[in-house]
Amino acid sequence: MKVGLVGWRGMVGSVLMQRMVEENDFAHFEPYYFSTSNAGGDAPTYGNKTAPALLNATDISALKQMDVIVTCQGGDYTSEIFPKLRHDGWKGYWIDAASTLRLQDDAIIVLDPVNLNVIKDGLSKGIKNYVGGNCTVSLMLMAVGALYQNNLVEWMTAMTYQAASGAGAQNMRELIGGMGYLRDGVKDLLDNPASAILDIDRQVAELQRGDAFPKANFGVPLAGSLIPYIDKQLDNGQSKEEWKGQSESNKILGLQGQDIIPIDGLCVRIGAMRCHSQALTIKLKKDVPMDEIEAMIRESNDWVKVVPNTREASMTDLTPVAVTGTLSVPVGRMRKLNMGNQYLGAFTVGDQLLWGAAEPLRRMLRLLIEHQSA
Ligand SMILES: NC(=O)C1=CN([C@@H]2O[C@H](COP(=O)(O)OP(=O)(O)OC[C@H]3O[C@@H](n4cnc5c(N)ncnc54)[C@H](OP(=O)(O)O)[C@@H]3O)[C@@H](O)[C@H]2O)C=CC1
Ligand SMILES: N[C@@H](CC(=O)OP(=O)(O)O)C(=O)O
Repeated sequence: MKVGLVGWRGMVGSVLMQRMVEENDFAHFEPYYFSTSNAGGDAPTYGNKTAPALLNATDISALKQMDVIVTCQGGDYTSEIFPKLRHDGWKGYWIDAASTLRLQDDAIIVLDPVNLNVIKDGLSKGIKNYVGGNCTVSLMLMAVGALYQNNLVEWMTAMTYQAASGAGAQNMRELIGGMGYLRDGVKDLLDNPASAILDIDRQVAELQRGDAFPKANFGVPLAGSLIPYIDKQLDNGQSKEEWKGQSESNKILGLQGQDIIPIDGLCVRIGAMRCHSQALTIKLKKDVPMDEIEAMIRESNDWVKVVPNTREASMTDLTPVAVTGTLSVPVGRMRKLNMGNQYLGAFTVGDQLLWGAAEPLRRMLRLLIEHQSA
């Protein structure tokens, strides 16, 4: 099977390559690497597999030779190339990280620990487009998807604490740059134990409000602050990130029309590196005991981890620092809320470059390879 890889050197693509090496995926297909900037250059060697020189990622005739194209190049690339390829009669499989095609009728949002049935159904019906979900949506469903699968959710709110990585590599750099800029700006006062904390605080605020603060990518300071808006503004008052919560979750779960479960909340950018966190309020359809809820979640997939609702466990196991770079999706702070026994509170954390982006694509490619060889 010829697999064309586009966007492999970007942030999401690099994480995807790393995971594919770790899982020995390259043993199962022939890789062809595409580039938008360096066609003809040397291809990388992942999984001990050599590949021909880099192909031009906008060359439709070269792309058409592929059985599968996996792209992490971004939405603009998908919008430009995908329609041309299909228009030219290409019948291969398109696996994509970008949001562009997610809600199209001929595309499936992939998150196989939650919707393997939907994916398998799509493969048997001849669906050719498979798209990774929005990171907060995928991470939320990895954590509490069991409650949806058991038809227990009447509605849910997700209040998010999203990492800089979701905005891109330059934004991660800018966050650290901002932290350093603040620290450097008050170094003398910090080094002096006798200095007044309110002097430090005033100086930090002046630095954050000053023109020299590094904010070219976020537009406003993130270090020592937060940004309560992610993605585009929609006419209904939601941000596009907030809109994805309901639309993508329901599509992943295969729910339509009357069955759609209301999901909404506020999406907020915070100064974490690559882990998104979410505080969930779930209205259950009935009063389910906590031990049953925990068991259901624990057994739902191999990566979710139920963290006891204690101060110590929450502080050590339920943070971006604990989770970053791992496939673990802890969910904790679970308890019934004051509003009543049908109201469940929970907090979950996940690496938005792994389960939030690269991992569902990697696993989709493996499912496709299995499907083709069956
Ligand atoms: N960031 C995220 O959290 C998520 C992103 N996505 C999707 O994935 C897409 C890609 O995101 P992301 O990986 O963050 O994008 P990047 O900006 O890291 O990479 C995209 C492309 O930029 C080019 N590029 C230019 N300069 C560099 C450089 N210095 N280092 C690496 N690549 C460079 C590469 O293309 P080339 O090699 O052809 O020059 C690369 O494939 C997004 O647009 C989005 O659609 C999906 C889920 C989460
Ligand atoms: N919007 C996400 C990252 C992302 O790329 O999402 P999507 O794949 O839905 O465009 C964030 O900013 O954290």
